[in-house]
Amino acid sequence: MESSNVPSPLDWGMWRAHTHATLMFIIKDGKILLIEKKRGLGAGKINGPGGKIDPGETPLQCAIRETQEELLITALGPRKIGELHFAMSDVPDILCHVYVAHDFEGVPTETDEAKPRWFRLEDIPYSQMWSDDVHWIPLMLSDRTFLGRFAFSDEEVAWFDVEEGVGFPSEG
Ligand SMILES: Nc1ncnc2c1[nH]c(=O)n2[C@H]1C[C@H](O)[C@@H](COP(=O)(O)OP(=O)(O)OP(=O)(O)O)O1
Repeated sequence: MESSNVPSPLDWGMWRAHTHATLMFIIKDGKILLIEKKRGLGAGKINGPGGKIDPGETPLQCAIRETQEELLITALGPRKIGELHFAMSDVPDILCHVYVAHDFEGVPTETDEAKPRWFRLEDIPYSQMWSDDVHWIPLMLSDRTFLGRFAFSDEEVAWFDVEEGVGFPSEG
């Protein structure tokens, strides 16, 4: 477990997410498909495609739909690799399900929501991403499951811990 060296500012046992969301990472041929997010929360940052879960939708359905809407591609064989709990200071708290796929159908295409960007795995642009990403993306690249908890102050991580080897239900 990697974590801050200070006590958590909140009781995670009592924590409940206001918003449920997803991220989808396509990793293929030594590269990762990311987006330049053009609008909404995190606009201007580099991230994976993803977004909020619609009513009646499973997290997996959401991750596939958001990737189709943002990049006009369909992820093939996605599997859940992580879960991120974000206690935010300025927007409602978010629980984010993270998926990885190693293939896709279609051609990654810019939309009004996102511009596709391929990066070599050794060149991931952490300085242009959410400040939590550097704490769990390396685990994802090593194919290790994780549960990350992050307390933000504005856009910066004020406290975190990341647990490895977490099990998830097969669809989840
Ligand atoms: N801290 C952090 N690190 C990495 N990724 C994220 C965060 N916070 C986040 O919210 N995210 C991710 C989770 C989601 O994929 C997006 C936020 O979803 P959003 O763009 O608001 O959802 P949409 O449904 O696409 O938005 P609208 O349609 O409502 O505009 O960022």
